[in-house]
Amino acid sequence: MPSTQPFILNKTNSIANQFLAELRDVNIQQDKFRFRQNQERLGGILAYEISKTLKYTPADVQTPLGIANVNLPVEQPVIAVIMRAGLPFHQGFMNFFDRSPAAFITAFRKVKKSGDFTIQLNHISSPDLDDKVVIMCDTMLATGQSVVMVCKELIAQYNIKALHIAAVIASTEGIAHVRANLPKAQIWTCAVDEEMTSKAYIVPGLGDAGDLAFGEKA
Ligand SMILES: O=P(O)(O)OC[C@H]1O[C@H](OP(=O)(O)OP(=O)(O)O)[C@H](O)[C@@H]1O
Ligand SMILES: O=c1cc[nH]c(=O)[nH]1
Repeated sequence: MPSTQPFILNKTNSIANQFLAELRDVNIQQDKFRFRQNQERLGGILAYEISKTLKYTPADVQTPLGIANVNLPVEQPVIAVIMRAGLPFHQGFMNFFDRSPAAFITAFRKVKKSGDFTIQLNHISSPDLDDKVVIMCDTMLATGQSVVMVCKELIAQYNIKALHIAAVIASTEGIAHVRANLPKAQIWTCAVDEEMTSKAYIVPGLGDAGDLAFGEKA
């Protein structure tokens, strides 16, 4: 059963276009603080969009002058991140879902001499995800192998109620891989790029998100 179509933020013009353009810009992205901040801002915007899919219940709030009728979320989603590149994006989600618990997963591409890579999943630090809405954040959805491996592991361990996968930039191939392997997941991204290099970097993409945010790995 295929998942619903991905939500793509830049299909609608908004100030988010500027944040994304700065992330991609080979000169501006050298400013690591701005690079992280722009990811954080886009994380907040996607968090806002995903928040529209949650369940809400009416409540009353006492103001200094009376009672306001409001609608509040029934539950807080768990905000998960694949480290390390996804950390600033994840922070943007945490800023909006400020009562949510968080899950941290360490996974990375282990590149062989041939240039091929496998995904190394090292560590999961997570609250109980049974019957929870989970938002999995990672900056780049390239081949989709990292996020599929991580989500499959979590699905094997927990009975997750709903799974959202959020990326700053997704490739067409990565989206297809997720839809084929995690048919119930809903994908949220700021932009979709068509191409990838032979080393599976998204083109035009933005380069190496982890290195740009935190410095080159040894
Ligand atoms: O869709 P995929 O082809 O699996 O690629 C995407 C992954 O690559 C990047 O991480 P990377 O392995 O570069 O590690 P880092 O976050 O530690 O820099 C990115 O943060 C994703 O996790
Ligand atoms: O384009 C890509 C693909 C994977 N990881 C990155 O940081 N960038």
